[in-house]
Amino acid sequence: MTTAAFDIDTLRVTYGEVVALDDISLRSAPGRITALLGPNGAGKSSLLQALSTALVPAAGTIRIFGHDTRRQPALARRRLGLVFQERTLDEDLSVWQNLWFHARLFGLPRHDARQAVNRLLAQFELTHRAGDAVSALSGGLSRRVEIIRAMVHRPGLLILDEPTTALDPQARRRVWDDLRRLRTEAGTAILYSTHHLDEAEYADDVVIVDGGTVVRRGSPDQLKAGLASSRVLLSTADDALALTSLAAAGFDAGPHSAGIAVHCAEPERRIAEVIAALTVPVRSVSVRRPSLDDVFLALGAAGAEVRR
Ligand SMILES: Nc1ncnc2c1ncn2[C@@H]1O[C@H](COP(=O)(O)OP(=O)(O)OP(=O)(O)O)[C@@H](O)[C@H]1O
Repeated sequence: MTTAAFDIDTLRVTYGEVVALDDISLRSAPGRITALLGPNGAGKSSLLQALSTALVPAAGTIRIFGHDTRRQPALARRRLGLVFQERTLDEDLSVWQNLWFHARLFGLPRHDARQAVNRLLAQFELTHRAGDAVSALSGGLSRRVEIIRAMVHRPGLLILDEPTTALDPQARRRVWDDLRRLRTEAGTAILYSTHHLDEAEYADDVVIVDGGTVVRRGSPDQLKAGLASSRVLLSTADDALALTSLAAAGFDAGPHSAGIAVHCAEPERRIAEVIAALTVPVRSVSVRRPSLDDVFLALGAAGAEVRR
């Protein structure tokens, strides 16, 4: 069996009397992308901090590529790349110097450090910014440099706490292009927390935490498939009459802000049948598939506080 990129077993994290995480068990294979979702205070940062070895768990174990974070923290850290919420680049240094010092800190010999930095800058198309002072970089660019810095020592697992918070949509897209490229080209496993539901769609596995426990997990499709919210939306010349015809034909139909919603598992395949059941002209037809927003709404409290 492949060694898991991370393997968390019955983790409990406390701050004095406050229980931030309780009985969390999660694992992920190398190369997989995992999104951690949940409202403020759910425990996302605590989980990432414990994985990073910055927090010592009250109970349970964490293994990073087989290395126990409590007993072998240095070995675990070597396999980790970390990008936390606050900006942590040295503002007085250039992009290249920031990357170089990080590589040296991780023990790369000078020649290897230079090669690693140059290779990553080229891979992420930032060679032309190598000499720029970090203080002059935009928020989006400094976040990208932080991601590159986290990758200089070639970790197998990259952990990011809300990597795109405060970035504009274009910068967010660049960061996601980088992250997906890392998975494809370097096979890096990625674990990130986010408040942006659309960003959870990039993940292979989505883990929803609330109140310090895992409340749902699965692929984005699995989470959405658990909801009965796929539907055909219709607008007709006479919606009241159309509803009567649909009910008579056995459809689960009801009024909707768009006109009529017909609930069914595979809406694309049922459109022809839905229209055939009608005796009034149809003005518009569309299909509504559930989104991760719907998953959050279905979860109630956990969903309500997540920003769109
Ligand atoms: N240093 C601390 N001391 C005491 N309690 C803390 C500390 N850090 C976090 N907590 C508590 O632990 C719980 C989990 O917090 P955590 O920051 O991990 O949540 P989060 O999901 O990352 O929230 P956010 O989305 O706001 O960053 C919360 O109840 C929080 O108040």
